[in-house]
Amino acid sequence: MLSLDNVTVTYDKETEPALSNLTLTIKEGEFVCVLGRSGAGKSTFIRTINGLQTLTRGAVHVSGKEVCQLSEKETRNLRTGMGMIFQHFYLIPRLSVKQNVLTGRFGKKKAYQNLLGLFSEEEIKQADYYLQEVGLASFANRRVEHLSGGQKQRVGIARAMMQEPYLLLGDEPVASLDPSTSDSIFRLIRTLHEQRNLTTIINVHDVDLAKKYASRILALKKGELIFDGHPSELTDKVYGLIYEEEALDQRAL
Ligand SMILES: Nc1ncnc2c1ncn2[C@@H]1O[C@H](COP(=O)(O)OP(=O)(O)OP(=O)(O)O)[C@@H](O)[C@H]1O
Repeated sequence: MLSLDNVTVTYDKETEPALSNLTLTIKEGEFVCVLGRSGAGKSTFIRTINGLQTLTRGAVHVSGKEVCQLSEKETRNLRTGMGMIFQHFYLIPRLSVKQNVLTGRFGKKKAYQNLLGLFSEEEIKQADYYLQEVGLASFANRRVEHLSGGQKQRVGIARAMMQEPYLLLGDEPVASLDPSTSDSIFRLIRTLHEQRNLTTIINVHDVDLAKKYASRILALKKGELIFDGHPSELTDKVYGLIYEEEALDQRAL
């Protein structure tokens, strides 16, 4: 489904690479969680996959195509099939829940249709269906600004599903949520993943969530891949390795 071949990303010649010689393959249907301290390179990793990141060296292939070699139109098509969920949701506050979910279709429509908010009956039915799936059917006409963080993320997930994605990418989607809401969001993502064999890659700080829901865990440290394995292989020793400097920092406080 996707592979990174010796990927290095350096933002600034003066600093260490944000990603260093990353080589890995992710197969269709995997549920991957990416761990690492703040600044380890997790967001950069996601951006190399969706084509938002220029590579310093190496190559990323998604569905057999080299991401950085695509034309503008091909890049747009590639991204249309990638559902994204974010820490800060990126919803449109003045629009209703359902209107926000419908914006997930924008990549598949013509600009004037988007401007006029023209959606087919089929698309509206689909939005209702996904709202039901994320448990927000009764909130369809509410303005999103009146929702809780967990509800906003459910809207974000329904919007991503409207893209009928072949790949779901999450950049810290539960970083602003409390532990119990975070768990329910991960449970929802896991259910959608299982129903569709949807390849899923999520950056997360919470190791317990990664161990509970992922089928594979990657850990980055200063841009290097220091762990790639099954959640059961993530021992205390590995955990210490991923976060050791953080522990030292905290002791120093
Ligand atoms: N646009 C940028 N310009 C310059 N440096 C950047 C840029 N984006 C990220 N970096 C640097 O690259 C490194 C990796 O950042 P990245 O955001 O990928 O880490 P992260 O693991 O996602 O961090 P966090 O968990 O805090 O979101 C960091 O040292 C960061 O300061």
